[in-house]
Amino acid sequence: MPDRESPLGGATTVTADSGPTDERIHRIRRRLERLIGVAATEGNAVRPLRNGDEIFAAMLDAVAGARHTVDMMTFVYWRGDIARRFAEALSDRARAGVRVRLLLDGFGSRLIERDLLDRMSEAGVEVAWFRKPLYLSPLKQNHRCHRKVLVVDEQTAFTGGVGIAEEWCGDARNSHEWRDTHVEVQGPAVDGIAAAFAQNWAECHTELFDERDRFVSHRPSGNAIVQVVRGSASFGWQDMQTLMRVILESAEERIRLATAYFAPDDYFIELLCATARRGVDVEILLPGPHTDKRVCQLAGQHRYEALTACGVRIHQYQPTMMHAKIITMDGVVSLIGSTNFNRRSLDHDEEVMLAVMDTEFTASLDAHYDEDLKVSELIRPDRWKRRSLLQRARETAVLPIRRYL
Ligand SMILES: O=P(O)(O)OC[C@H](O)CO
Repeated sequence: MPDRESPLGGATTVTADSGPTDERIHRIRRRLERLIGVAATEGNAVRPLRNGDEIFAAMLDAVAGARHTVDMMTFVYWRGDIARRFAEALSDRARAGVRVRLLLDGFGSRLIERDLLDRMSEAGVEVAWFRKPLYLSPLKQNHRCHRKVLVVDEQTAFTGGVGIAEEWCGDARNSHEWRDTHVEVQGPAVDGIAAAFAQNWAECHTELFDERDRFVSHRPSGNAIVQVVRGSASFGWQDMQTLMRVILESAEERIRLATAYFAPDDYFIELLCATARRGVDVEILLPGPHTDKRVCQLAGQHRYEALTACGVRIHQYQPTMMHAKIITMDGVVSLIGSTNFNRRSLDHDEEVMLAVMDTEFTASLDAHYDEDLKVSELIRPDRWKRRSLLQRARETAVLPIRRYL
């Protein structure tokens, strides 16, 4: 069988020896490429990182090893020892002559300590703010930069769910250590993640690139096929919605979704229901007793009855805040990045999500999901129907603002 042509991304290697999984991956890849118009790339190494202990160690290690450039973008930059450690690591590299750029969302990072900003600027870190609310029209204020990106020397990139704050430290051992997942990427997909940074940086800073950008070519680093999908702060249908739709509509056996904030619109509720009704095993993992945004949780809980009636299983994570943003499909494709399953991520904000078409990576995320389920509680439809009037009233009370959640 000859290689198949991928007009956007070169040839996909589907050979006579390729099995049904490769065929499947090829079909999904081509759907995503033609419907989103962004090439997937081959030859990527992808490493899942679970919880702050792994995530922050890998990110700080990469920063410490930077020789040319560091680009970092985050929605949340709050407080705590980890906030200081990142500021010190970035400052250290800037003092060593590395070009260090830090892009902070004007709303999400408003709690950053002033002296950290001063120290970073003095060291030569270029700090820019994405849409500081005070200076904006209300319409623009609603569209935030929710992407979490770190790119080091144009060759190693990170994205996923974490913000820079003490809440994310540790290993989800108790309610002070949030559960989250990030991914480290090497290979050609780094370009897409770097472009997500560049797009937002261009809005906030006069210089987009300079002589320190080497525009390196990527060598194959692993076996994963990765498409990088950017969601834009805009109005109307977005690529991020197409990505979710393609994955849900392509599922044949199983969808596993984990998200910090679950408050999608009617369209995506119906799509989840339709997916379950056609026999796909659909599981959703959400925060339980520990959530930092109860309004969001209530908006999601308002949908539990409809979803469970279609056969969707909903689990609430017990030990701490569940903050990961992950979907796995049929053991072959994973989505990982900054996108929550809510209107804010799907309709309003700048997001970045990787579609990782790789069985090994997906198996790792599924194994993490299995472990998470062990410490989660399944919502029992009959019991949920008997929830209190107060709970029902609270769910109804948040409905008027659900489009902003
Ligand atoms: O928006 P996320 O998913 O990055 O989570 C950060 C929260 O907004 C913190 O309250």
